[in-house]
Amino acid sequence: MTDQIMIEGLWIETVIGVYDWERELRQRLLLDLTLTTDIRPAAASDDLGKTLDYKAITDRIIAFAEGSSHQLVETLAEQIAALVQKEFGVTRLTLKLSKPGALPRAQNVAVFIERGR
Ligand SMILES: Nc1nc2c(c(=O)[nH]1)N=C([C@H](O)[C@@H](O)CO)CN2
Repeated sequence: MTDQIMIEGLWIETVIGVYDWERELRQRLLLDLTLTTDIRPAAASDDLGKTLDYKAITDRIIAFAEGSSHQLVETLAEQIAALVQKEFGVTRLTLKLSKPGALPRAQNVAVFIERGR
């Protein structure tokens, strides 16, 4: 199966970081998510109930991530991936979580993970 639904550049504002000053503010993260799924049943029926609802998934990720308070981007990335797999029945996904403000001399830092079969 090679069909994918993508959510790109989703911004999240949350407490994230290892340093004391980072625990006292919210920083912007950017999320890119690729969900492998068969889109044919939805395409044939024009029925949202037969596909992954990217709005529902996005709302859930925002609620979870903006209520979280982790030190490492690795931890948040892994937890978002697990949540999407468990709650939305996604078997395979890739996830890139960027922290653009992390390094003064770099445009971006990110973790990229691939989960599932
Ligand atoms: N592999 C990681 N390295 C670092 C992280 C991280 O989440 N994963 N975080 C920090 C700090 O919080 C940094 O973002 C502050 O600029 C340092 N290294």
